Amino acid sequence: MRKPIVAGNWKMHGTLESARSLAAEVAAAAGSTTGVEVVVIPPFVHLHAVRNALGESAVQLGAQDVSPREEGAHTGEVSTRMLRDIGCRYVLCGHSERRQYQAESNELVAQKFMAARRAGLLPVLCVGESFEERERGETEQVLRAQLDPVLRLGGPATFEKALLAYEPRWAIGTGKTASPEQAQDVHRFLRSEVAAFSATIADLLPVLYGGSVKAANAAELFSQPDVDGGLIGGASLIATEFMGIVAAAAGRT
Ligand SMILES: O=C(CO)COP(=O)(O)O
Repeated sequence: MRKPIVAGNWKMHGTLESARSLAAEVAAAAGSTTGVEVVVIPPFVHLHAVRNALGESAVQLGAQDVSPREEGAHTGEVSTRMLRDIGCRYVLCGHSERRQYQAESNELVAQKFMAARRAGLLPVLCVGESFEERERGETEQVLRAQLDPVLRLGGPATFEKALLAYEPRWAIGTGKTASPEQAQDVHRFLRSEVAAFSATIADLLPVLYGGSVKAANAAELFSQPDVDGGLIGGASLIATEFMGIVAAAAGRT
């Protein structure tokens, strides 16, 4: 049985003060939720304050990106060790906004993913197709191209102690959510790609859905057998809305 996970990707939003108070609200509300792993993923510069605001709560901390390199002269980069030090358990690798605006290639994303794994962080590999790619019937081909370099570097055990997030680009920040059936189809496909290497690992692998998830549509998405929770953008910035999504995930267990 896979434990549902709901992760809030705060992207480049907020101030030190708003990050602190959002974290405190989530921590207080999450105290009464059992059976769901709740994660917040603030900007790097807010990680320390957010960790302190989370205190002893069970809410976990994640980062939005990481360097593929261990340390050294890499101005502006943040290493896996720094993330571990500051209390991160999760790190996003290859979010579509980084692929699109920072031109991150599938190969670079694979290197980041492997660096995170080596350091004992749980990497969340984000994959997803554009609207045009879906229209052309290329969804599986695009997802396979995003998965393959990671599997090539990592071998059969790649997705042990790791996560996948399916975030169709056309659903991110657009208010257009994938239908539960569309999400399920892709999640099943992703799990089967991993199962080709190891059925056991594929069976344990959390596959999250992201793209315009809100409290009102979360339960339907999470009711699908291969949708193990959500990676939430906009709706994670409002504590009550985010906790509504967590409650929907709790209902799945
Ligand atoms: O990109 C996302 C989470 O990583 C999804 O963003 P939205 O929930 O704002 O569509």
